[in-house]
Amino acid sequence: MLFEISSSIILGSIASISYLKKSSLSNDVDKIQKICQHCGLTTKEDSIQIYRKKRHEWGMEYVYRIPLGLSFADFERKIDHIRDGLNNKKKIIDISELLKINFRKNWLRQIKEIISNAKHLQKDVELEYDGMLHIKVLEKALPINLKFDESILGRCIDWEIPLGITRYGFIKHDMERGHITLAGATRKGKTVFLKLLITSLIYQQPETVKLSLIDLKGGLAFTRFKNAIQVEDVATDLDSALEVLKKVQSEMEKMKGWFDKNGSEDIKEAGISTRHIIIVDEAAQISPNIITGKEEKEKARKCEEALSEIARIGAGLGYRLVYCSQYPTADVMNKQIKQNCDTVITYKLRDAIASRVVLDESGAEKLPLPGRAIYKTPDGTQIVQTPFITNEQIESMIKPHIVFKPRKEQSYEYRKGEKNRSNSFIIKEV
Ligand SMILES: Nc1ncnc2c1ncn2[C@@H]1O[C@H](COP(=O)(O)OP(=O)(O)OP(=O)(O)O)[C@@H](O)[C@H]1O
Repeated sequence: MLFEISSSIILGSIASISYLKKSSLSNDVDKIQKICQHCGLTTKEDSIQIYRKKRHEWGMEYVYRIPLGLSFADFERKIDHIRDGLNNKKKIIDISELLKINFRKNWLRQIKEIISNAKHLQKDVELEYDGMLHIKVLEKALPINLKFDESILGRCIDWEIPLGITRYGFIKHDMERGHITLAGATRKGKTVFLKLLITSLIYQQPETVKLSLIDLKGGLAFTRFKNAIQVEDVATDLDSALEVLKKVQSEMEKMKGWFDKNGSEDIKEAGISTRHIIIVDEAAQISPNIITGKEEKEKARKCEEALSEIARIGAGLGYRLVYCSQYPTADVMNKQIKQNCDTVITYKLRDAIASRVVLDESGAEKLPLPGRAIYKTPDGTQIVQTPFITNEQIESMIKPHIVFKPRKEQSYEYRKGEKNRSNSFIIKEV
């Protein structure tokens, strides 16, 4: 009985939503026309004329003829007016989501989730020009929470890692692109993303990935990974960070010498499949502009020098830097490092100033939820909901790669006057 009532309600809702959706489609053409009239995107004699429209999986594409006398730049300047005008609307629930409801499971919770998703649905707008003005209205809602599922790794090949869902669908990032800047205010998803990145690489490239993890936020985020065979070093303070970075620097020098001798231009040409990923979480902690005290400052300066070198020449030698910051200011974000990071991933930032430091534009301060990020590469900028991976998922995926190994951090402590116990092993229950 309850099942019958609820399914009738749902089918009724689907029918009315479907009606709303249809009427909203024809409305958007009129709305765009009106918005353009009201915000000065017309000339005395002419206004934009619809040429054709096309439905895509991600939404609608409207193609317009621009009135003579106006430019594409005029429309780009008014993109906020178009976006806000189109969002001045009734809420739309994604029908395909309703059809996915599994009535054998907790259907009430599923409906609640769909309604909550609908609250966050905002149409987005993108503009393109090829002699005609293309207004792309992206209607697909971004999920407010994307649970990680091992199967999404099946959609990644070689050095790709899953990045999440955009309004266009699933996207991934190819680590072969080079270095990454990762930013985000506290509790917005940076650490979860780093754990996802490390787990994906260990799982996908167990034989060929090497990782150096520098965690200056207290040292707990990477604990799970420190006994993975792929993890070369874990550093948790300025001294150990410097040690690790010097080691990478000297390996890089050797590699460079080998390339010169063998006439190879880069790692691909040399036919070497290993990639070394260096992750620095909370770069501010080793920034010479932030650190005080003469001696510490000097160590920080050396760290920065090593990081700049990795950023400058490392990519061709197979080194990939992931440079993270919670409070990106011009002081922390060393220019050379920033310039050499082609990819920026940022979660919500404190304000527009921080956004401009990281992205060269504002926007990251407006990201609404944990896990929602801006992904910027030379190919463009996208908003993405990144997957949430749990510690249990991480543990089960990296378990086959956990080994008993000498604790490397021990060696950093000898300099503090302790006895050298370099052959001792730490045996841990796994
Ligand atoms: N991709 C995600 N999807 C949904 N929720 C997320 C996601 N990532 C993080 N969160 C939520 O935000 C919380 C904080 O995330 P995380 O530990 O990654 O923060 P952080 O940005 O690294 O913060 P801090 O720099 O202070 O450590 C998580 O415990 C989780 O509840």
